[in-house]
Amino acid sequence: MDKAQQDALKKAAGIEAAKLIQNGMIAGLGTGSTVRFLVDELGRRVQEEGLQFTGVTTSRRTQKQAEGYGIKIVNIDDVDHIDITIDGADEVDKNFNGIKGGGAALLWEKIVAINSNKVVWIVDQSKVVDTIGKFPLPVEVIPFGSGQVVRKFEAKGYKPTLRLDADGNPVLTDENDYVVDLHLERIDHPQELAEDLIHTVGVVEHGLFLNMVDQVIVGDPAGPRVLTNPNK
Ligand SMILES: O=C(CO)[C@H](O)[C@H](O)COP(=O)(O)O
Repeated sequence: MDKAQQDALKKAAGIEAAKLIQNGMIAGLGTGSTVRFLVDELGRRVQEEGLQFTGVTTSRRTQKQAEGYGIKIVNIDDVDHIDITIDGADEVDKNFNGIKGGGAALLWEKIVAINSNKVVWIVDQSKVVDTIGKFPLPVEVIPFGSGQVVRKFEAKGYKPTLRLDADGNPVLTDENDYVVDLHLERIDHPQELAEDLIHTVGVVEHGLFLNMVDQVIVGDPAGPRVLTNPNK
């Protein structure tokens, strides 16, 4: 599948998911190229159909895009609930365990997700996998002592790399943290790995989102299809 085909599937999933947002809702808006299509469609509905909803964004990038369409964005601490959050993902398996953070927004994404009544992911079909881990697992770490964290990960065989931008500088999250990507190839015991990572001093959050999603809308050449998590 080339990039144009993949983008078409992402766009179809984004447009399908936009139908879930109704007048008066408080909606979490994720981050990434798939979510961009979602926000474009929501922006169109706001401008052409008069849709009115309030958004809580998972990154400054998404906030900027949404506000550009006139979508009202508020701080997460200024709402008492979030009806639904729609976000992208890097991989998801049949147990609805996923990897997120390819766009370095995993921390805010997880905070918004756990405070949402319903979580929906939008992905193209290539992201539905048997076993997660082929996609490098992002881990957000505090810059101070991050080299020591990387060494600890190396010693455990996690094959870490510090994520760098095009100029060779560390990528910074919206919280000014670093991202370390773990090149694990496959994750057979995600729960154990999650426990290990979150108990490593210096780690703020990791990109394992385990059984946190209610529905996945998969962009498929035959049309978007919905996977529903039976365990939520
Ligand atoms: O987790 C994310 C950002 O931190 C994204 O949702 C994930 O990386 C998917 O991105 P894309 O839609 O561009 O493929």
